[in-house]
Amino acid sequence: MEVSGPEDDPFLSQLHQVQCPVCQQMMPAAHINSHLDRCLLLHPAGHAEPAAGSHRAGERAKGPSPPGAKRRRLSESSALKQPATPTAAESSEGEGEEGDDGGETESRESYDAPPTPSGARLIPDFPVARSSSPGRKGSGKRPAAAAAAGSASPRSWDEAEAQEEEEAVGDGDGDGDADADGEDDPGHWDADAAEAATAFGASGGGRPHPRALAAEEIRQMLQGKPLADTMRPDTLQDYFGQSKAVGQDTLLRSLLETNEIPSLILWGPPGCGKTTLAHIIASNSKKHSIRFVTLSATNAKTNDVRDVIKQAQNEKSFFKRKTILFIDEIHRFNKSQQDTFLPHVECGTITLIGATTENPSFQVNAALLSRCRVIVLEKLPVEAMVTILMRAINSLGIHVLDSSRPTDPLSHSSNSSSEPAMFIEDKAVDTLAYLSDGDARAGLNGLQLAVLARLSSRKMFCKKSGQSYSPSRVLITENDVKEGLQRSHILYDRAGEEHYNCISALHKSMRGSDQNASLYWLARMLEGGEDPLYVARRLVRFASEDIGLADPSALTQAVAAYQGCHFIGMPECEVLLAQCVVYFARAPKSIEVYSAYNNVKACLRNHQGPLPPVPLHLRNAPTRLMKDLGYGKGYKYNPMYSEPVDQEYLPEELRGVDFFKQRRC
Ligand SMILES: Nc1ncnc2c1ncn2[C@@H]1O[C@H](COP(=O)(O)OP(=O)(O)OP(=O)(O)O)[C@@H](O)[C@H]1O
Repeated sequence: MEVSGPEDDPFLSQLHQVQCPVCQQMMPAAHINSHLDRCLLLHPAGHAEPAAGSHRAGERAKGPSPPGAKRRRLSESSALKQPATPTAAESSEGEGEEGDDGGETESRESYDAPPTPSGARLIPDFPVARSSSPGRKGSGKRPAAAAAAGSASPRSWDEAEAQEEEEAVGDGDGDGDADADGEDDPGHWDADAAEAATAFGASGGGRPHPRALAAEEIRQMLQGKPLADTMRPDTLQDYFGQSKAVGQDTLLRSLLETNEIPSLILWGPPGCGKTTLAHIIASNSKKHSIRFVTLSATNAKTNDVRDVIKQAQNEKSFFKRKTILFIDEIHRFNKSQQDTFLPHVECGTITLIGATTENPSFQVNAALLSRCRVIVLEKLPVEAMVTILMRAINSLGIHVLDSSRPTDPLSHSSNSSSEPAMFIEDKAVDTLAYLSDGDARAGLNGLQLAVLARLSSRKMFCKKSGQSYSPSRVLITENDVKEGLQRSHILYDRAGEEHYNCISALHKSMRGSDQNASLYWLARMLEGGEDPLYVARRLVRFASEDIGLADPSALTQAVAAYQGCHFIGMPECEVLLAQCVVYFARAPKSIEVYSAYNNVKACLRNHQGPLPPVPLHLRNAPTRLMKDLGYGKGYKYNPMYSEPVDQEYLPEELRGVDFFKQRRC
């Protein structure tokens, strides 16, 4: 069976929903990252809602609920509530719901905390890593938002309210007391953070130290723009982890360095750097007076493309200027829209750079594809993710705490105003890098959310406990970053490719009778938020295609599993699927029927000329005329014979063909 075709079930496509951790809005999992980019712009830090995750943290003995612990239950109402999603690849998840099964939680926990290999720290010797100079990037360049924050900009809501609180409470308790009361904190002020704050020398009842401003500064930097955008590199020097595509000795790199840009299709999973590479090409081409025009296939119309082409023609003929046209998500253009570029790419009016998360062999016109070089970008490796995160952490002036040196925090207990106000555990950086699953945008968004949520929860705690608001010496722990990530849409590709890869791996593992691998691929899909009914439908197919008559009850099992999933939904139905998958992996296999049927189909498709008529004796003869024409004549009614009947059932010209013996006609 081929499992690479799109899964198009509009009903199910409405179910694959996740919740935005900032605005709490439900949406298709595929949209969460782009939504977060917008949402972070719209919602100031004080409005982020870390409490949702934190509440769960309080309710569950095992600590904060990992994002991936979101459970789904299929229900009609959930389906009705959700808007339809545009593509099937983005479909198929139900409403998030907390699972309460202990065993299940345990397995998720182990997923959430991937071990660092042999306990080694991954944080590299980044040029500016662990420096304590707030607000500066590795390059020494300060992000615009930081610069603005440093100036006499209007004060934010949080800042003003914090000041008010301070005035109301007076010169009250400091952070030291906060530690003691940590258990009352509805937010994130958990034991480890309190401990660390004490270790930093944050105890004592003094007023907030001027260092608090640095935390404010960080918050303002993050409020203005998604961190992923702020950190988007302009040069290949800051572009990490894609050495196969643009490493030192690659053809593409030399072409970029000599500014000979061919038409390109950049293919890779979300957040791996497709747009960023185009951005780097753009920065480079501007230096060489090449026009760089960007369109997104999600909203551009064919006319927009025509306009760009027309202008490119003018620029070429009047000013001898080249135009590079970057089309994000090019797979969203249909075939005829893609045809619009074809002659213009061919004659060099435009250099096309398309970015796609989908396999271009299926999604991009063959003719267009043959005129472009396909660059395959991969999920960013963990080391590259750490480097990217460290670049951001340094630009925010956040200090990384070395967990192998427990005295480290103490060394920051002086009152120097140049000290960093915010700290992050090194293992938190590692965890973020792991859980981001090669998606730099997800990692940077996760970092941004963790920082904002930490600042915001600290503020909430101060408000509740009547203490003065002092965002100085805030510690970001591993748990904070886990909450900053929505694991369900990170471990499992929301754009489609991984969806088909995983179901294909499951199918092949069952076919190969590998029950371990079968269970692994099943869990990987379900834990990633796959729709259980999608998996169940595939099992129904497998039952006939691969097991067939070797064990006809497999089909009954699969249909029962499908119905069971339909009745009880996730998380309860996962064990039904697991049982079925293991049954199938262990079952004897037979493709006899499947291949014989394929032989019949091939026979029909390859037939030249009109198909042979149905033999007269096999035809029904409900009227006299038909009887007169010979319909049904000579037909031997089998029940009337005690012996096997010698009778031909195939058309005359197929006599002797045996589809079960691989004979094709
Ligand atoms: N290789 C990389 N090196 C450094 N930073 C990166 C890299 N890849 C991505 N990033 C960071 O992640 C952010 C998102 O990356 P980008 O927009 O390029 O992803 P994409 O592959 O185009 O994703 P999508 O398919 O979802 O549009 C960038 O703004 C940048 O900050």
